[in-house]
Amino acid sequence: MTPRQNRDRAERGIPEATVARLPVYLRALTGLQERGVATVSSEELAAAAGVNSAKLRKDLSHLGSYGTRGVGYEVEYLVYQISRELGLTQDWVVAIIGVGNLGRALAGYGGFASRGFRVAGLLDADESIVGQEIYGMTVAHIDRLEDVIAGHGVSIAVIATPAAAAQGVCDRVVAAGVTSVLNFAPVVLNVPAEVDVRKVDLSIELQILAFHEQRKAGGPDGLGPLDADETPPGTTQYVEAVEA
Ligand SMILES: NC(=O)c1ccc[n+]([C@@H]2O[C@H](COP(=O)([O-])OP(=O)(O)OC[C@H]3O[C@@H](n4cnc5c(N)ncnc54)[C@H](O)[C@@H]3O)[C@@H](O)[C@H]2O)c1
Repeated sequence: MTPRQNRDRAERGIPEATVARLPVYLRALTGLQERGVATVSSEELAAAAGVNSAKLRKDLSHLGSYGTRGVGYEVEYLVYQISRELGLTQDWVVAIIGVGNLGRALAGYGGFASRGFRVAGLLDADESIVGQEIYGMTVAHIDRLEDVIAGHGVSIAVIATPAAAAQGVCDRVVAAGVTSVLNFAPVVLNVPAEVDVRKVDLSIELQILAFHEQRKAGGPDGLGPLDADETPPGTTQYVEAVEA
């Protein structure tokens, strides 16, 4: 997302919770598109994305997309609108720092490229990893971080180092001009206000699932499963967890 797009979005007042659900709608729509579906009702799309249809319609109204009564939404156009809103109509260059178990898996994930994220740099501090060829890319030494960022025009840094190294790496990528960081290390990063950090923590997702498993099994109080209308929000899908 360019600063201009960010400003536009802020001016139009799209809530962050809506922004967090747009990628989920996009994924559902892409699935429909692959199956050759041309139009979709709000109910169908909501079910595919795991939200209720009133919320979906409200979210899409923020993009100026209201669908056509009796027809629904045109899949291709909605894909375009959401992609444009998320800044996905241009390619973003990504560098992965820390090429261990996780960094390697991320480097080989084909889903980034198909969604407009081009991994252009792999960096590590371990001399035995530097120089290795991974998915057609040569791992560079972390000392070359600033060159790699400038040379490839990196705009998103993915940090997959151990926790102890993450803040130092983050400070360097920020000093080199990167303003978006995806952090996998289990540590809260300190960054200037203009830098966006998204933290991925799979153990938190597992803990949320454990919570719901416990409720389904009768809850910590052993009083049996909750009634349907008592079911806490978030039972259905990831999207609700994003909002929580
Ligand atoms: N967020 C999640 O859900 C999740 C899941 C798994 C792992 N992790 C975290 O991701 C990180 C990576 O996990 P892993 O299993 O790949 O670990 P790993 O030990 O296999 O890989 C870490 C890599 O970082 C490199 N490294 C260390 N210091 C560095 C530095 N200063 N600059 C550049 N590279 C450096 C190491 O040489 C190593 O190759 C860890 O912090 C781990 O806790 C998070």
